[in-house]
Amino acid sequence: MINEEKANINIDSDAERVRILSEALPYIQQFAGRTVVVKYGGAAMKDSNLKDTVIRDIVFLACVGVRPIVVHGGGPEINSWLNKLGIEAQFKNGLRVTDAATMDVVEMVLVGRVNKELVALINHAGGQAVGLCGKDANLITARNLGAEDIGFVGEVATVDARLINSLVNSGYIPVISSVAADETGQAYNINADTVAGEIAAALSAEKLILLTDTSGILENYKDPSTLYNKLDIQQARELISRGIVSGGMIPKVGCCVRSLAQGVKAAHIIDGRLPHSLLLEIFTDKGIGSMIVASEFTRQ
Ligand SMILES: Nc1ncnc2c1ncn2[C@@H]1O[C@H](COP(=O)(O)OP(=O)(O)O)[C@@H](O)[C@H]1O
Ligand SMILES: CC(=O)N[C@@H](CCC(=O)OP(=O)(O)O)C(=O)O
Repeated sequence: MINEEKANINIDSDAERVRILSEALPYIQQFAGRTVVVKYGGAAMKDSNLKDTVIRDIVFLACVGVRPIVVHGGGPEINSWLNKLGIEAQFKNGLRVTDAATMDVVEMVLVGRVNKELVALINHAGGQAVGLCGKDANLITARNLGAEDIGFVGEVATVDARLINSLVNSGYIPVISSVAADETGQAYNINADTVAGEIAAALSAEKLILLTDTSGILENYKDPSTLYNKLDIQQARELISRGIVSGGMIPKVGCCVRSLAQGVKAAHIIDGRLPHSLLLEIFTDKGIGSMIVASEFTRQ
């Protein structure tokens, strides 16, 4: 389907190269000055060559006047550090059971290692990234999710977009990790998709783009030919209630739906394993992956 076609783009002539560059112009014009929140994490973050293409795409976006904001996870890297430290990783309904020792590791890995690595890579590629977590200027405050026996897992209580806006207005690329504190200063571990959705909503972003390890939302998630290219909130909710969307895809679709209900124009779930998937989504006619919009009438 679409992804295979895209993966097989055949740039065998100058005319084709010019066509591809020229196709980008209306999208560059449409999205210049607009906010795009990109969630990067999970499996899509494991491969270092792929990481470089994601980083280059983010710098590309900033260079053509789009306002990219990166929210990152790093679940696999947390698992690997927990393993080195002899702490067992446990999940309930896709969320990490986070006791005090695990919370320390989550914070060290996400806010320290993963965040600073992404910042350094963006800056090496010619961007100007600034690394943050929810604690910086109280950009995000957390509250306990309240799920039983899951520890310091939080949800987003408030987002204060002022710091993000002032950084973006000065040409910086904010890179935000999904750790935040409550009003007592207690740190919480928040699912990174959830944080990306809430930040996109607070900024009234043009797009929320979640990079993951499937080609999008699939009717049968083992069969890439069953991709949903476009759906609206109602259809997305139905896919959750029918059990078509399951596991780690539930929080992704859920946060897309919530962000759209709060004014984000379009939410996309795209394949982070595909090189330059961000450019393909934003700057080509066909786009890639699954696009969710508020209602049929606002489909682009
Ligand atoms: N309908 C669906 N379409 C695509 N993937 C699905 C679907 N339902 C469940 N999934 C699962 O959701 C996974 C993505 O969620 P997750 O592993 O949490 O991603 P990430 O690590 O990128 O945050 C896919 O790899 C797939 O196994
Ligand atoms: C509560 C919870 O589960 N938090 C996640 C935060 C990181 C994350 O979301 O990372 P990915 O996007 O790479 O999965 C965790 O501890 O793994």
